[in-house]
Amino acid sequence: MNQLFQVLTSESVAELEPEAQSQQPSRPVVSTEKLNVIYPSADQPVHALADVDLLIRKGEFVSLIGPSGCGKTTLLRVIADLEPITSGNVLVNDMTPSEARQERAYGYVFQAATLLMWRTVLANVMLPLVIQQRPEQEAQRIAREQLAKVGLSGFEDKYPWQLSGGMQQRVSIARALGFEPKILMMDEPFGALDEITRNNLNQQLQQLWREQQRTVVFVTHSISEAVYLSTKIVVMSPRPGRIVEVIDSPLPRERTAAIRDSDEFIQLTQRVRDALSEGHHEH
Ligand SMILES: Nc1ncnc2c1ncn2[C@@H]1O[C@H](COP(=O)(O)OP(=O)(O)OP(=O)(O)O)[C@@H](O)[C@H]1O
Repeated sequence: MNQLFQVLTSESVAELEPEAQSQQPSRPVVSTEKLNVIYPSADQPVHALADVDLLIRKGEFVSLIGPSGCGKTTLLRVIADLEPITSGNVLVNDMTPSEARQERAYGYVFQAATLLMWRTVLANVMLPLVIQQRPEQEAQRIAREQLAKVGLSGFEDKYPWQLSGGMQQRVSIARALGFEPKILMMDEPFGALDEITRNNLNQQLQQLWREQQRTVVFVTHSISEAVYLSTKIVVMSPRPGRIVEVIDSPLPRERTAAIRDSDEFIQLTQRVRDALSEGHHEH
């Protein structure tokens, strides 16, 4: 829980710059070089990540996809300074992950909505702001604004247990966005939800991302979710997790529901599927 609080309170209050209008590629937010993570273990050490080189630029929506146990969560945790590395380099906004955490760079949304059941929805969203010692009124205003953005106005006084799983995840997203984090880390946030709810939330998240131009790192098992949401899809191999392919999406920034039926979408889905099976075969 402590770690979670640290993450929740380490989100940035910095204003986001408006999107650069130039054709220049935006600046790197995350870069890793020959990153290795080996978990010590009583019998055999677990080589979770092997020589991972990754570049994430400002405003990108990056999905990490790969088979179970390939190190997606480990990579997310390394970037967020929740996991030490064994060798290699990681930079976040030209800082170490630890320095970036002190600068409140991260917001985190987990698979299970980590809400406090005895606090109202509003109090849950306010909590990290209160811990950050923002004045009560300001915290309340921000929390209400964020809840409105995820379509939950009117639910402020409910308790999490009175909401559906999808609504709880929207509260988690509102809480993570309250600090305007520079990077939003999402670890299978919709993995436990039914497909219809998941598609709905994907659409809302896509719209939110377009409006806010935030950098998102998103872990998923779902090819269609990755294709629908991402500007960049990072395909990983079975353990030890390596990057098999980085696919820059040719889809437009605005993704309508109908885009799922387009030829481009179907071709991209196939390309991700091929890269995943290539990772398996190489193994
Ligand atoms: N704290 C730990 N100690 C030892 N081994 C670990 C630890 N955390 C993860 N692992 C192992 O490292 C590997 C990568 O785990 P990780 O959770 O990053 O994979 P993942 O791709 O996110 O998996 P999933 O898709 O199933 O959530 C797995 O084999 C896992 O068992």
